[in-house]
Amino acid sequence: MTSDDVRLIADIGGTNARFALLSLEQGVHRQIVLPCADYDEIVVAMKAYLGMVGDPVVKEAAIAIATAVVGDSVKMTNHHWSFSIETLKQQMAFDKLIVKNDFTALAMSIPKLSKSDFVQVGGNTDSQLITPLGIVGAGTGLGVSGLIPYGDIWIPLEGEGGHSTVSPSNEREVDIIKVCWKQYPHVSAERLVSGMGLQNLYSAICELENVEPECLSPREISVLGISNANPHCAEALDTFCGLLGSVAGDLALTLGAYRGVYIGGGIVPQLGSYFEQSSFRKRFEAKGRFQQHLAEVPVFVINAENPALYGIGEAFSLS
Ligand SMILES: Nc1ncnc2c1ncn2[C@@H]1O[C@H](COP(=O)(O)OP(=O)(O)OP(=O)(O)O)[C@@H](O)[C@H]1O
Repeated sequence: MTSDDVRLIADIGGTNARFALLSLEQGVHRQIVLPCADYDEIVVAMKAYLGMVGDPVVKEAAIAIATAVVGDSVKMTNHHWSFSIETLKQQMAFDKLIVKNDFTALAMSIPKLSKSDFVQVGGNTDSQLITPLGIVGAGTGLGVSGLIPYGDIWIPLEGEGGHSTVSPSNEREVDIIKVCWKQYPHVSAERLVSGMGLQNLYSAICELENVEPECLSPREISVLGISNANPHCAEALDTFCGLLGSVAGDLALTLGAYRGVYIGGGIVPQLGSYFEQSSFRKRFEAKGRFQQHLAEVPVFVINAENPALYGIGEAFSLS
């Protein structure tokens, strides 16, 4: 790459397609977020973005996308876009096109961010342990990844942990999951810990309370929950935070991520101090004989804007 070269980078979620340019001189710049729903195909959104930033000559690109990337064919989990990597590369006349899972990219961003990009929620940071880091985040879906230390570098994991089976921690959650089973034979963590998850939780709670649910967006549920203006939204939001705590604690135990678990995605950073006071931390630690152990593990909410763009840029040096 020379100082004049410009690369295209993107973080494509089920709702938002975030684009930017990457160059040696300017780093990540010209960030624009486009609604996926406004474009029929990813190639149209990519061309629209490049048009918005003056159609620079771009020969290399790296895309982080919310799905499993296995082979040439990519199909998003929570949006209708699908494409062949090779065909997209030809359509865009790129010499190189890298495609990675979006939470792998988010994981790669962690070492590039600064302290001020994180808000700590419990645990302590005195530990000198060298352990993996966990990364989990709720947005349109639920993404999960990890960073494994290997000498001086970090190796990011590429998995689909959001689709692991959700586990209830109390009788109310058992009742909620029983309601969800009527709709989904497999209730994954993503079905309850995501934007759609807030809606599923709210509907299930209304059904259990014999109340007709209103048609509310995830944002409306969280706003009504935080202000306590609607008790069913308040319960849905607190259950969401508790279940996210369970998932994050499971991730810490599974990876041995004792140096920290990082929380990304579009929802939690918008909950502010509510999240710190929610059931999240209690449930993160509620792991029976490992409770004391988890009490030490710090959790960090990632507050940086579009952090996965900084991570996907790293893919050029790894490929
Ligand atoms: N304040 C909020 N409270 C609750 N949900 C919200 C809030 N703001 C946005 N959301 C929900 O978050 C989701 C979008 O999150 P995000 O920006 O992480 O999307 P994305 O990157 O497109 O998703 P993903 O990567 O998970 O596919 C939508 O479901 C939206 O309704």
